Amino acid sequence: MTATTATTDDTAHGAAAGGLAAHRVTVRYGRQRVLDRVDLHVAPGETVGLRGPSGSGKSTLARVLALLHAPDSGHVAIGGRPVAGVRHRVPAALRTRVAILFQSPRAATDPRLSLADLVAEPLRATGVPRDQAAARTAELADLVGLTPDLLARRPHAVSDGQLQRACLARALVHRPDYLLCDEATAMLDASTQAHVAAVVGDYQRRTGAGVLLITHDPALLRRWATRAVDLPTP
Ligand SMILES: Nc1ncnc2c1ncn2[C@@H]1O[C@H](COP(=O)(O)OP(=O)(O)OP(=O)(O)O)[C@@H](O)[C@H]1O
Repeated sequence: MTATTATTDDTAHGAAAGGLAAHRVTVRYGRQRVLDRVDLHVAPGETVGLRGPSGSGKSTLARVLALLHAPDSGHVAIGGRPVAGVRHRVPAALRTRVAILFQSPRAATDPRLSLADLVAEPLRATGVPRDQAAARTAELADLVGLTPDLLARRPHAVSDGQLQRACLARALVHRPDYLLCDEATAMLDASTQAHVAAVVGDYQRRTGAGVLLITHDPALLRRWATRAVDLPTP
């Protein structure tokens, strides 16, 4: 595994050929500058580890790449195409190419929806007919190891690990080209962690998706990441 610093030019890894890229991204929260002209590139098929001390802006960068947060300057490019704006202002065909999985599934899910509806909701939001959405949900539930009984429950009636499996199914529902995992296995027990990692690894092998892996766990990085990028201390 090689290591570089995110503020160096990262285009050597094939940005010209496409991939998911942050170009000179700067983000401020009030007077605090969290990211300062950061470049980062994830090529199709590779797993890039993103490291850095707490508060260095890893989650912020992931949110920018997932088109959830507009940078103050700089931009994101998907497949070499610059993207303007955030989530719902971006055409569905483009925004669905990137998915994100967060550390805390409870903070990321609507407690009123059943797990089946949580998984299917991004499909419905893009106009996929109900029967097709149900078939895709069943296929993904099988992949992540959720039984029909669990799919019918709401978040309060399942464990964190079961809810994170539903979040993983939801993240894969549009067959994204890039998956951003922000400490996605940090709260899970060892066997759920291994299962989530295996599902993502298998998805990556089948589809050639690129993965950005944010973790404080050096063992996970060594096992999974092709290379690591460091964000400097804020
Ligand atoms: N919405 C927000 N409003 C104001 N400040 C924020 C916001 N989100 C994050 N920050 C601040 O920005 C800085 C970077 O936060 P971020 O969560 O991106 O770092 P991180 O590297 O992911 O940290 P950790 O490893 O602890 O998860 C922190 O100082 C944080 O307090």
